[in-house]
Amino acid sequence: MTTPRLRLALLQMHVEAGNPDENYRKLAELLEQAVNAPDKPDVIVFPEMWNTGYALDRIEQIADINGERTKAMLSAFSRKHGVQIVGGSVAEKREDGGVFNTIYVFDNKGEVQADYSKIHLFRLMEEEKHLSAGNAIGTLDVAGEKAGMMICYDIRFPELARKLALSGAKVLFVPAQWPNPRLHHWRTLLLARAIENQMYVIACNRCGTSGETSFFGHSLIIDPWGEIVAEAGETETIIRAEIDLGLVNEVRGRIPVFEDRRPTLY
Ligand SMILES: NC(=O)CCC(=O)C(=O)O
Repeated sequence: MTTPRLRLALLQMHVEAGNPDENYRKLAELLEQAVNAPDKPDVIVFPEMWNTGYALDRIEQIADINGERTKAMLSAFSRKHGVQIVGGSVAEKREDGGVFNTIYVFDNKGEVQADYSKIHLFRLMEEEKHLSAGNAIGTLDVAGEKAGMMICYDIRFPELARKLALSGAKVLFVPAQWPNPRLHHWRTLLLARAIENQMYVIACNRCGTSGETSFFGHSLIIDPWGEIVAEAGETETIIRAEIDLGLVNEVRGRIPVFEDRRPTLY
């Protein structure tokens, strides 16, 4: 029996803090490169807050109002090229109040299939002073299987990944703007989420520098056994891989963690 395979492209990009026009231009350029390749992807993933970066002191002015600009651009692209998009995250200003750090997912016909707003705000980067937290977990469908979403700091909360896995997710998408000097945390936490939940982890970080803060890239595709399928370096790049979703059940069968859990004791 054949199992669903998925070709992925992760756009590890530099983000110009406070310059949405430049970031939409750059993303459009990278999207064209992603699809104009022999191994055209089924799913494309971007980093966190790629439209504005962490220009939080001006976020109210520059965030995308109700995500309209982002949705118009990504919906047209996914429809034209027949690709699914896990649209990183964008700063989204809601007309009814608040700026959220939101992922929009587009199916390969240009429809918004799902969204998720970051639920854990990262105090070290003062998110809690400028952003509102989402209040719901986020799932989507990829190639007929369930997947979950987490944004950057969310990966420090294993309960969330476990909840998504228990709800049936076999893949976890993680857009991020994870800076130096915490490369060790980034790689270790992503590997742990993949191994403990026996799921694919698809993590797209930004690269480059904004003010004093530098971002190391190292976007990762990790399989459910914890093997690294692809890892970027520190510069702007597109990483690609084809994954076999059937491996999730195989690994879960080999070490039946989900059957061996003792949730009545912890
Ligand atoms: N943008 C973020 O959520 C950064 C999270 C981070 O750097 C961390 O160490 O956690």
